Amino acid sequence: MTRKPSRIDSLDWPRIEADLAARGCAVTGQLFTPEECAALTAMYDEGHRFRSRVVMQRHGFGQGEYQYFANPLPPRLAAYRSALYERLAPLANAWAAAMGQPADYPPDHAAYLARCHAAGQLRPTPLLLRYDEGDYNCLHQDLYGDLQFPLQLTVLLSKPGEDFTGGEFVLTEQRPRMQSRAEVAPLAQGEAVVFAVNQRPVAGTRGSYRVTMRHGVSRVRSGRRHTLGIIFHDAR
Ligand SMILES: O=C(O)CCC(=O)C(=O)O
Ligand SMILES: [Fe+2]
Repeated sequence: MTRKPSRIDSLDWPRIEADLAARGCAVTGQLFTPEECAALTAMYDEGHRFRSRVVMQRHGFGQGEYQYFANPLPPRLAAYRSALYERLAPLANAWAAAMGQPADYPPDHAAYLARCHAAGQLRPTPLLLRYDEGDYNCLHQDLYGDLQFPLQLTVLLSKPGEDFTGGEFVLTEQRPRMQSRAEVAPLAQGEAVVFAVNQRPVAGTRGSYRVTMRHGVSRVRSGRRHTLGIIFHDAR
């Protein structure tokens, strides 16, 4: 058993939850040390760790590439994924209830993964992404099957301003009968953004309504940018 990463408990969760309620996204403060970021970045070139590699340009997803980790996940990453799930599951249930969906995300990540596997979503989804100068990631959603945990994280592994410039994490929010809104999440190295995978509830004057979110990355203007994506549902 890998120990629960204690850094997760020291994050300012009341502020993170308030930001998520207000905007559907929140920056976390430092989650990974520069050493952990370097170790994860170095894994990108260790092909045996991954189940597949995607060249974004070939699919019209943007420009740049990413790789999905194979099982078993690196132990620290698996520990972070499960501990973050446990922290976010109550919030996921509150969102589901507000959107009139079954609020039955189990408290334990292993139980949720078992549900994904029973539904044929068997492949692990944590991924490393690599962007060089000129690369970008089109606005998208990481759905991967019928079962979706409603929140995910992206961790910035590189040092902005030093390793790369540009390459900002962008979110859009599509509101019913209104124009879409954009938000940029400025991240420091080792910091993550937590955000809505698909829909989230917004409190309105007559009950809550749903907005649809998409995320992407603006063009990297110079250097190389690496990120780690942590998605809690597995993929079909
Ligand atoms: O590189 C980024 O900042 C975004 C990565 C992404 O799309 C994800 O983590 O799902
Ligand atoms: Fe994504």
